Amino acid sequence: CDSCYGPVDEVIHERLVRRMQPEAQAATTSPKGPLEWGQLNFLHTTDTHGWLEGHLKEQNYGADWGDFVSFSRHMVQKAGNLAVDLLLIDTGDLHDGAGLSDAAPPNGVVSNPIFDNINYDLLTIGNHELYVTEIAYEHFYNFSRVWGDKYLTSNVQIINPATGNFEYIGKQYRYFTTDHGLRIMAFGVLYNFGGNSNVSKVIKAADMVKQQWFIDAVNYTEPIDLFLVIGHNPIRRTDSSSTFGLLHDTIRAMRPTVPIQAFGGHSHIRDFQVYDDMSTGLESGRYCETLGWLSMSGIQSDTYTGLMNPRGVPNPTRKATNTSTTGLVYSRRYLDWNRLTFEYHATNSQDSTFDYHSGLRVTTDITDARKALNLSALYGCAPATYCQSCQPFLASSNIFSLVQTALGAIVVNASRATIPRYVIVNTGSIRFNLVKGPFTYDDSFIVSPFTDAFQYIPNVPYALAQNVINSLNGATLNDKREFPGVMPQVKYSCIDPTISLISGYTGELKSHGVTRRQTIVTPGYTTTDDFGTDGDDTPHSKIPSYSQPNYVAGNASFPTDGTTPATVDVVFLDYFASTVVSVLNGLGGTYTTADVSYYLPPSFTTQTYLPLYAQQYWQANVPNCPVGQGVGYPNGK
Ligand SMILES: Nc1ccn([C@@H]2O[C@H](COP(=O)(O)O)[C@@H](O)[C@H]2O)c(=O)n1
Ligand SMILES: [Zn+2]
Ligand SMILES: [Zn+2]
Repeated sequence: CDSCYGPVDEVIHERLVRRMQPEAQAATTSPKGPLEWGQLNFLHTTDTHGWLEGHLKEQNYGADWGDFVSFSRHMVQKAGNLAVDLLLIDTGDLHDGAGLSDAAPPNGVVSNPIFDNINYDLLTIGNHELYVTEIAYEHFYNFSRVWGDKYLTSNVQIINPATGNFEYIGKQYRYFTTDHGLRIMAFGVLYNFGGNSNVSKVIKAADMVKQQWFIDAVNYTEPIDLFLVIGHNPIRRTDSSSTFGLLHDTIRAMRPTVPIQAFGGHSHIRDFQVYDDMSTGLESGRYCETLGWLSMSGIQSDTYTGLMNPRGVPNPTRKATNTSTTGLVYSRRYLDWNRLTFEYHATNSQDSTFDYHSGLRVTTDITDARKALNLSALYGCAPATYCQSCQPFLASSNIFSLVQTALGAIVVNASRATIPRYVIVNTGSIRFNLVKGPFTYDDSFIVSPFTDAFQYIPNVPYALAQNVINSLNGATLNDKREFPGVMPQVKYSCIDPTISLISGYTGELKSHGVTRRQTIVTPGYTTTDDFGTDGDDTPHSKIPSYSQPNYVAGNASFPTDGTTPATVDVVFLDYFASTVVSVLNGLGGTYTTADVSYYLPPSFTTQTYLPLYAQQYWQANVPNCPVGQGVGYPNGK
């Protein structure tokens, strides 16, 4: 990045400093109490989107993948000591969201080997693994080989270039026995995604459940104590994208007495759904903000050798439904992704050591990779924090007001610079808040990671063009993903809008010889699910969340004398070009996709315009860039 202002090595330094300073940890919010351990326990990640370095600007989610490595090993050991089973599950979307995964193509080539340091028992594929052909093949050739039988893609195939035939990227199902003898049949089912590149095939769940292999697996020749249905697939059955309802109903009809446990993702929320007396589903958020915990007891099995209610720890107590007589009981918890949480749940006494060498090595790997990728190179200094949903659409601190300005200022074809233009992007292309302070190469991926290019239809009559944005916001995206209603909500962000150091916690923690007690409840997730409002491991106060429309438009070069132009250029992303054509025709136009061409070279993408804007408009205040003191990086670094 030749034109960047300069490196911010302090970011790397900060992580090491943070690791060493107990008082820095004291500023994080602590869990409310120990986890309930059952006969079978799960740790669940989903939609990590490359955030393996953790949230450098939010201590509340400040743990990195190395910390998670240490935590998961403690938990596996604890499960062994308690004589119960613990399974680790991931439900996909590994890229598109942070520099670590996206700065070196194909996305994931650097981050996947870091991700692979967790001993997952089951994994499944996300839609972000399938948009781009090279990334899909990276998963076919590399990721699926690393994980073997554990990588489940029950309804996702890819053309094997060696044979020219469609083959499953991973396995269709996994039948396995846990350490303590539970016999499990697992599937991994992607929602009915239609935006994949043409080398892969997503089989609709309704078709998959009719396939003979699936029917045979459900009626397996060996005994099944539990079905595990994991999927990059919202667990709430009323979510229009979810196919878990269908999967549940199908399996339940064939096997009326076997418990079904689901783990989902894709909608980026914390959620827990009860399907029936012996079936529930957990979804565990996004971006390494949340680690999902689920425990259950009461699974009937001839071969189980562990304990039903492990001693010395709380046990799950809640039936799926009030009327359940199955004997099955559950607990679920959404853990904030920070070291305080991990240490709290992993270590019991003040002389326990949290970090494993393997965890520290992964942290070092992340630091090295960040350096090699130059992720802390600086584009400019953001004068304010712009959030995705904590402000009304186009309010001054709403990120789409910044996007609107940047689109108008930066997205310009020099040969048409004087022609009035609307420049439209989908609000879903913005993935995270943009935080006051240093705006780095890494932040550019965090905020706008996709590589969607700018196309246009020239000289559209103004009478049509002026209505495109409103019509789009009443339309649905053409990536075949359905959005509800006219003003759907952008994936909400649970970031503290002030990005202050998150301080305060409600309990007392002894760890590393330091006792910490605070009483202030800090902003964060406040989840309501089918078990109520007590799922968040660390109680928080609510962060405001406003609905945002699906599209936002910038404009430029309009007459300044109050007159309206006869025609304008309508500029938009290739990602939804066909939707724009349909909308224009709905307004009375007669366009086809042949009228669409590139407004700028395809190498100018949604990754490009914000860095350029920052370089042009946010460099003057770089010498005094406010870091620390409630904004930017913690600890004043
Ligand atoms: N090229 C792309 C691909 C995706 N998007 C946006 O991301 C959404 C899907 O993300 P999930 O993490 O929920 O799977 C999709 O609906 C688009 O909003 C994009 O803008 N460009
Ligand atoms: Zn996702
Ligand atoms: Zn997804």
